[in-house]
Amino acid sequence: MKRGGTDQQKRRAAERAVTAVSSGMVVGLGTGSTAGFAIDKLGERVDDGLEITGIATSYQSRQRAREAGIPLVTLEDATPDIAIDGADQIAGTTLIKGGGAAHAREKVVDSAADRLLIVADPTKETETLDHPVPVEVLPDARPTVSRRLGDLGGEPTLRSAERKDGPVVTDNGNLVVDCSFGEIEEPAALARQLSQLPGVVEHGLFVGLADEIYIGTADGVVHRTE
Ligand SMILES: O=C[C@H](O)[C@H](O)[C@H](O)COP(=O)(O)O
Repeated sequence: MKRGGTDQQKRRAAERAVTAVSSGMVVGLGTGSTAGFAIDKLGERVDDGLEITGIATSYQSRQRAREAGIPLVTLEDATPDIAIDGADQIAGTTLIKGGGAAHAREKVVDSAADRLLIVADPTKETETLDHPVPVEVLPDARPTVSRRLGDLGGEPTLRSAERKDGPVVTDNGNLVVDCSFGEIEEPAALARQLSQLPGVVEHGLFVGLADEIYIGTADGVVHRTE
């Protein structure tokens, strides 16, 4: 998966964020191309003696962590001290996530972590959020949720798979509706409304969760705290 900025920008952000990880930590491992670079770097540090365990947020991050040699546990075993994850759009510290349909498990792991570090390239930062919000829905609830999203002023589109006919199915066996709301003026209020819809498993608005933002640029990293 590769979108927006360059791999160099993404890698810079990811590798800087990884410096916040120390031995003994349980680390939430985000999903996507930028978080993937963080997993790779953590793997290198594990090879050099860093003692950590990871908690994956998706099939993709679990596979990448295995390849990188990071020992994995689940939320049944441990609570993350820190999580490193990507984002599709960032305004301040409010995020839209779920471009890879992983936002439900990401939100569970990211919100359980003491610190959430977001890594991204500069194309992700905007003044206000206007990216379509990914909404994971129970398959049977897709028609009713889509109608309710329309009632809230959204324009819902069922996400289609790229390399097969039919919809994207998440790691949890659900569907994803991408819902455009234009410019989102009150993300916290919209997040509450989306969470209340029966059949919605999770949505991609992350409000009040990110503690630090790392943006990789052509010549360095911009680091912001909330
Ligand atoms: O579902 C996917 C995740 O929320 C990703 O963290 C997000 O889509 C950003 O991915 P990338 O770093 O590939 O742009």
